[in-house]
Amino acid sequence: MTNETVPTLYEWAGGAEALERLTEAFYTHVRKDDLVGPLFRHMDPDHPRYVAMWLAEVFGGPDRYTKERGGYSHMLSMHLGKAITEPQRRRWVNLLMDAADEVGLPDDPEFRAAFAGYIEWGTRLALHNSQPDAKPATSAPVPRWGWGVAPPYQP
Ligand code: HEM
Repeated sequence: MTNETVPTLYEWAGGAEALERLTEAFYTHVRKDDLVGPLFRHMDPDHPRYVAMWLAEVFGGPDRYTKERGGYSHMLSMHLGKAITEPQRRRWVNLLMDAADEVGLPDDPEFRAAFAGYIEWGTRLALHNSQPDAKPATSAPVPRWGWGVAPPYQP
């Protein structure tokens, strides 16, 4: 298997349409959630779509979040000062994983391990960066996430 034949996580997930289905389902649950819902009380109605664009770019899809939505700096600015707690972070993760099952994202071990790895990393970073005393770098590239040590086995 050569590297050129390994699909991106974006392609494997089902592309932009699959990620939009994921974030629509996810934020439907987030809005109603007692622990994280209040954080999202004033969110933009297009928030699910923007987060889908972000995830698409991270997982190797088109760089639309950077081109159309201000990239990393904008994403960071939306978390600053939110003081996300660990119980809120964990609830966010749990709701996203439930949404992944609900919309039928691929459930093979390789995809879910890579997906969960990014989500664990990203949510811990969001928590850190949202604390009142945080001083994160204000500009950086959008991270690009891959399969890590376990790409799909293609004999
Ligand atoms: C992998 C982890 C995460 C990713 C990829 C992510 C992604 C994003 C993005 C892209 C935005 C900006 C959307 C826009 O362009 O308007 C955003 C905003 C926001 N995020 Fe996150 N986020 C993550 C984790 C979290 C967690 C753990 C929380 C809280 C429990 C959180 C709470 C928020 C809130 C409250 C906003 C602002 C929503 C609004 O008022 O419009 N995020 N996030």
